[in-house]
Amino acid sequence: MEVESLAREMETAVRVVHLASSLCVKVQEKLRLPSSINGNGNGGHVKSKDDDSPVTVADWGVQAIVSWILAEVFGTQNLSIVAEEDTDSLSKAESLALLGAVSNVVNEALSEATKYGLTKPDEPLGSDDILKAIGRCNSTGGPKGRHWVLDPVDGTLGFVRGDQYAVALALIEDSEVLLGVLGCPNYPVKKEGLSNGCNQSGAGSVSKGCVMYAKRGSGQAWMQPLLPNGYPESATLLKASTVDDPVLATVCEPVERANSNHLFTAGLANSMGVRKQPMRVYSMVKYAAIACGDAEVFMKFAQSSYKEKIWDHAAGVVIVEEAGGVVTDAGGRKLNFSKGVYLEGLDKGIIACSNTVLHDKIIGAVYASWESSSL
Ligand SMILES: Nc1ncnc2c1ncn2[C@@H]1O[C@H](COP(=O)(O)OS(=O)(=O)O)[C@@H](OP(=O)(O)O)[C@H]1O
Ligand SMILES: [Mg+2]
Ligand SMILES: [Mg+2]
Ligand SMILES: [Mg+2]
Repeated sequence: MEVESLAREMETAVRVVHLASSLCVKVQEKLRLPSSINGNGNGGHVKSKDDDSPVTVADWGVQAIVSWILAEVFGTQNLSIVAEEDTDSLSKAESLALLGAVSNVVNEALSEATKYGLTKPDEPLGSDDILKAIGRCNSTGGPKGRHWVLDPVDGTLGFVRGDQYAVALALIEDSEVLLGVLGCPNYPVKKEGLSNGCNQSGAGSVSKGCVMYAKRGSGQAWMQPLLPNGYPESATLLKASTVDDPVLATVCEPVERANSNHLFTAGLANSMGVRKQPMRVYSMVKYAAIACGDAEVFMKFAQSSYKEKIWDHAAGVVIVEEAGGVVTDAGGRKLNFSKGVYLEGLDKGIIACSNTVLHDKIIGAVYASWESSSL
């Protein structure tokens, strides 16, 4: 499928994800300071949402800057942003300190916007501007038109624990994910990968942090290094692994048992002869690992009562597919991004593979394993 240029959209999305990733790096450093244990020292601020999942200053901060930049570049008329966070707890009277902390990180990040080729505000944003920017991302998407989809911090648990997380931004048009950008600030990238493609093996040194991106139909997915202070000059092409023998495959899955059925995936892997231990890693970094050839399979089987959200998958799906991989549900069907906030009609779980041969083998094995695991 050929997609219209979308050059401005892609450039804006990649640049704002770099900027957002730099915000996250700073907040995560603060969170790791000893005075931040319990989450409230040094502006780290970790809160619990109604479902007990964590949300931090970085989640709100990233949502605010992405929303503000998209509105600056594309205007607010017809701007639809579907994103994870809302302003409910931030706008409460008792949340003044929290809102102040969000405001600080947002304005600190936006003051650096020109280093990323983005416009910065004439004056620091006030609390109302920030609440407005976060609150604007309340679209529920749908089958028609253009929708930006944002997970400001995916894998917030990993983020809080000083581990892997991702900033994920995608553009959906008429139900199709056209662009995907993933900021992975803690992802280890082989140095030789930065000049020759990150799926090359060898004993080279490792640097930390990258931004990956892809445009639907281009047949290309790209990676840039995350620099501490600005936008990089170069990008390298990503290629998913060609390994199609499960015996040699690396399988990734969520860290938390509550988020995916580890017992089921272990049984499935065993039945297929997978030998390596599963790579358990937080966030959409699992899609990133497949896109750059560090892993071959990502499987997630959430509880049947859980409904997957589009912002947890959109960016990762297009990047994996353009790098040569395949992403479907367990029935082999494409994920459906047309039904609003949720991936409706998902059969059992999500299976992302680095190539079609391996994908076919896994899909073939899922049903047999599912039947026997339910006996
Ligand atoms: N019960 C349940 N089942 C399945 N999935 C859930 C569940 N609850 C939350 N979530 C979503 O999982 C997102 C984190 O996924 P991960 O793959 O990073 O999971 S894990 O933390 O490694 O276990 C996480 O994304 P973030 O909230 O952006 O971190 C959630 O959207
Ligand atoms: Mg998420
Ligand atoms: Mg999130
Ligand atoms: Mg969350």
